[in-house]
Amino acid sequence: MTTTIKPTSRNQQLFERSQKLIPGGVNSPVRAFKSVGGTPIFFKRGQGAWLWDEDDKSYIDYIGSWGPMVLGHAHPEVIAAVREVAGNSLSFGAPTARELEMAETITTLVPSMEQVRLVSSGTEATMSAIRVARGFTGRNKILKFEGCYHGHADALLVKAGSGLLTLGTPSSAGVPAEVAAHTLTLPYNDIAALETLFAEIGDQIACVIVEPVVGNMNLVAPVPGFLESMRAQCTKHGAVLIFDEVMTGFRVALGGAQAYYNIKPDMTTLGKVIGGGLPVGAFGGRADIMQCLAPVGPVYQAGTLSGNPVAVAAGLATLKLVQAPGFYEKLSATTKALMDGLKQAAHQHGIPFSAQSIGGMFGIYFSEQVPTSFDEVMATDKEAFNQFFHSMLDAGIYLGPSAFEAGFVSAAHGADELAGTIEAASQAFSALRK
Ligand SMILES: N[C@H](C=O)CCC(=O)O
Repeated sequence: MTTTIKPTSRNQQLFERSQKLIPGGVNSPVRAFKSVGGTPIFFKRGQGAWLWDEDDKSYIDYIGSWGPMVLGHAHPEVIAAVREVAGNSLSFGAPTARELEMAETITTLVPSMEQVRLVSSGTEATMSAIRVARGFTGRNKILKFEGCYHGHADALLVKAGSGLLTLGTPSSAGVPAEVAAHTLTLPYNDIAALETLFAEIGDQIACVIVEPVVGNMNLVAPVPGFLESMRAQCTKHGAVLIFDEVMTGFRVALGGAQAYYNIKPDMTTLGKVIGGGLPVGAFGGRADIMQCLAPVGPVYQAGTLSGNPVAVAAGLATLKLVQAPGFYEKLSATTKALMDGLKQAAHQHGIPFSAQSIGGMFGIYFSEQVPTSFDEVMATDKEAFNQFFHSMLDAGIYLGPSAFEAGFVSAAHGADELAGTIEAASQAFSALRK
């Protein structure tokens, strides 16, 4: 079953035209509805928890631009900050006071980041953090985990999640074997494999990069001891521990997953929420490591639009609002209530279904148990997900078009949105049973 979009709809027409000029009709593969089938939705407006497409159909949004829109769409204070700063020029390519304010905000809220540098995307942040880790340690090998996605830099497209998993090609063509050879991979949550690898070649590993909560193979939480063991092994063997918090930063807690799980990485990468919906990334960490960066040290990294004033203004306005007392308690409670409602609806209809949330991130799975590994995610019922996705989309509920992406709730989602979503889910589960 795929979504009923009339062949003459503006969405359909736009998609047909786009496919002639843009590969797959989209500017990022996960948008293409490749695994779920059907026509991607072209949006023209968002407000709070809601989106409107080019055919004027409304949707409750659970993607939130893949994480950044933690306040919901078009928050008045964020839009006002953007308007004010944009009136004074869109870019200087030179330092600004707001960049410093952003650095002060990030290093205060994420204290493991003693120094920070702003870039324009999460991909740039992870790519740069790895270069610094290699420069700092003088080692080449990096370790990542199967199903984790750290942006689209060459070395990180090995056994990656997100769109690569959705398309069924977890390692990309176009990456030289020599480059990929330095990337080691292990199963996420496999403590024994981690300890064995470090015992064998720990002194060759420059860094371990990990999504402390994986949001790119659906949502997979770390089992107790996994992040702790990683921290201990990196310390013992002199490897740099990088938490990729592009997704979890200011999303699962004010201090990110490292605060949630109380583990201190050596470096952290950020993106998404810190740009408030505009393109920003950041990487930072221990000052002795960050001092390797040019112009102080020998590791080069640069960007014409790094620290862009408009993007930083949107991010600062967002970071000010998420610091309101009780913000994350409420966001977590809303997200958990949604998961509880979905589970109850599924069980009423006898559908094998599980769900979990961490802060404002969630995972829904067509399996009896919440998966804790890549293999368990792969074993969930993808066909049931696809049917559910399209029933929900028809009912005006916009979920990620892939069984391998986490979902996101914003501060603008309230009781009405939750009730509407659970009602739609109940109908979708009922249809699935038939
Ligand atoms: N999972 C991806 C990033 O977080 C989804 C966004 C994209 O690749 O377009």
